[in-house]
Amino acid sequence: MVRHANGRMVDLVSAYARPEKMQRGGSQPTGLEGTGAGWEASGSEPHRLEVVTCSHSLTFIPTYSCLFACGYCAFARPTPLASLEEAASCFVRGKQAGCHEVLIMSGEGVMVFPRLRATLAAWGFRDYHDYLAAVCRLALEQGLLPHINIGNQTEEEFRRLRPVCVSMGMMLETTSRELLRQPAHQHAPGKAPHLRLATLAAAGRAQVPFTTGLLIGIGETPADREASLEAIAELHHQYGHIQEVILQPFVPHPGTAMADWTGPDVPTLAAVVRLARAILPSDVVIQIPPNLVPEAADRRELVLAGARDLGGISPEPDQINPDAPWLAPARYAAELAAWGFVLRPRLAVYPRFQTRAWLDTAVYDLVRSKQAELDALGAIAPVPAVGAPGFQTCRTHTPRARR
Ligand SMILES: O=c1nc2n(C[C@H](O)[C@H](O)[C@H](O)CO)c3cc(O)ccc3cc-2c(=O)[nH]1
Ligand SMILES: C[C@H]1O[C@@H](n2cnc3c(N)ncnc32)[C@H](O)[C@@H]1O
Ligand code: MET
Ligand code: SF4
Repeated sequence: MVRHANGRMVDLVSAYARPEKMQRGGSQPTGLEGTGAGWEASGSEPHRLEVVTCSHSLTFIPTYSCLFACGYCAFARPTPLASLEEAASCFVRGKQAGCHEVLIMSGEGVMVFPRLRATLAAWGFRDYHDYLAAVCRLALEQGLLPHINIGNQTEEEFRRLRPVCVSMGMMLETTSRELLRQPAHQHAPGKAPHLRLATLAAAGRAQVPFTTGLLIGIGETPADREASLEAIAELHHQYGHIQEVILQPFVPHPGTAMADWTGPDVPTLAAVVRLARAILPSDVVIQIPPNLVPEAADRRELVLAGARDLGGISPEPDQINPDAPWLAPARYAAELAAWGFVLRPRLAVYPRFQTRAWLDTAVYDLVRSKQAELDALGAIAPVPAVGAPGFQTCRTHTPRARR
């Protein structure tokens, strides 16, 4: 918890704008609670299998243009706005491939680019959010649930998109102000911790089921990681909106300012997972993107440390780390089975947020019917061998002796 000496909550946003006001208190160990349960017959006594989840997802990029230049980012480049026709064909592809989610992700500051503003006007949109709402409606028409990550947003912007998506996200990255003077964020003022924290709070006020996380290995210290996790825990205590926290290992990319840095090692990542599990409330799930951890033995260590979600798994390349392919979900299911876990598909909005309080009426029914479909399918059938069915044909099954 982040508290003043007098016990009152610190205003996190201003604390990070004026760090001398910041004071940290103790953390909250919570153990390794899972997100749900699978059941398997073992003799006469069924025992609980821990559940790991993933989302069958496809990514749509409105534009790669970005006002900022994070030292690690190979995504940002000046591109025009994708048309609604391109969006529609992406969503048809996603539906055919069996996706449930579309991740809509772009650079920041879209309205600052004159060319993009002119395009929006020519297409009859008032602004970028007007366009995004139209894109989301096309996704919903195909039965895909939008998850939006376009960086910083205001409460009003969150409220505008809330009726047409099921969740949104934005990585906190880190609460380190020091990194604003280092390669990671020296040309990315949008990554100032007080702005990121203000966005997380705005999402909370707008009651948006939210995904955030830390980027690991960009120059932050162990103390920075602890402070970042405590800030997320504090925001969740206030608003209850954090569904998951991504612990994303930095991957160096040629042509970026941090090209000659190395990514974090596995013991470091495992330590961060354990730290996150100790600091975050037990209802916040820890996500590790498995394509950024290429060795199965390393993935095992992270799951045993407390990671319980694999994030979006896509039939198409990862837009942030295109050289890091995913395995078929059936193969992750097989390795997890060997470690005593079942892999279940999930939606972009976690079950406990599938209520009328957290979801707009316009998306509530679709979410509930898709969740019922997933529940009926059960877990993802493990297929161990190379040559496991690809994403498109991956089957699901119901584990033995389920309730
Ligand atoms: O494929 C990716 N998905 C990313 N996702 C998507 C994520 O795996 C899923 O969309 C969410 O778990 C919702 O299901 C993000 C979502 C956020 O809200 C914030 C950051 C990310 C980052 C990535 C990413 O780098 N690559
Ligand atoms: C969408 C999210 O992707 C992450 N991101 C951006 N570049 C990289 C990289 N080189 N390695 C790992 N993660 C990255 C950031 O955390 C951003 O918020
Ligand atoms: N530009 C946004 C951010 O850094 C969205 C994801 S990065 C491509 O948060
Ligand atoms: S990580 Fe996001 S904010 Fe940073 S340069 Fe890339 S697109 Fe822009």
